[in-house]
Amino acid sequence: MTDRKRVVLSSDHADIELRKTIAKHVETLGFEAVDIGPQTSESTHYPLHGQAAAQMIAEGDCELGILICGTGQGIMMSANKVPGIRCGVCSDTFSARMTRAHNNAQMLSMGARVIGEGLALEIVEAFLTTNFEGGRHATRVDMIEA
Ligand SMILES: O=C(CO)[C@H](O)[C@H](O)[C@H](O)COP(=O)(O)O
Repeated sequence: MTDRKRVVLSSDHADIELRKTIAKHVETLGFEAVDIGPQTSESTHYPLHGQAAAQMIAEGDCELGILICGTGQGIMMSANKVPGIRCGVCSDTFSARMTRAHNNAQMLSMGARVIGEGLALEIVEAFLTTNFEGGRHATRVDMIEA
C-alpha cells in the first residue's frame, strides 16, 4: 500500500515520448504516475484520452492528472466535459501554480507542439507542488461547479 498521490497521464499521438518523460518526472517528485497511454504514436482522437483520464479522477482512482495533445486545447476541452473536473491548459509555470492555488484544478493540459520538454517538466513540478488556497477561491470554484 502506498500513500503517494496518484497522477493519471494520457495524451493523443502528438507526443507520447513527452508523456513518458513526464511520467518519470512525476515519480521523481514523489507521486505515483498512472500512465494510461496510448502506447503508440498511431493517429488517435484526443477526446477518448482526455475523457478516460478525467473519468479516473472523477471516480476517485487518481487525485491529479496531466494531459498532452498538440496544443493542449482539445484534450483539455474533453476532460472538462466530465462532471466535477477542472482542467487548465498551461504554457508557463505561473499559470500552473495559479490553476492549483486559485482554481483547484485537478488536471493540467499542455501542448507538445507549443512548449519544449524542459519547460513542460517545470510546469508539471509547479502544478504538482502547489496546493489549493481555499477561502475566497473556494467560493468561486463552488460557483463553477454550481
Ligand atoms: O492539438 C490537438 C487538439 O487540440 C491534437 O493533438 C492534434 O494535434 C491536432 O488536432 C492536429 O491533429 P493531427 O491529426 O495531429 O494533424
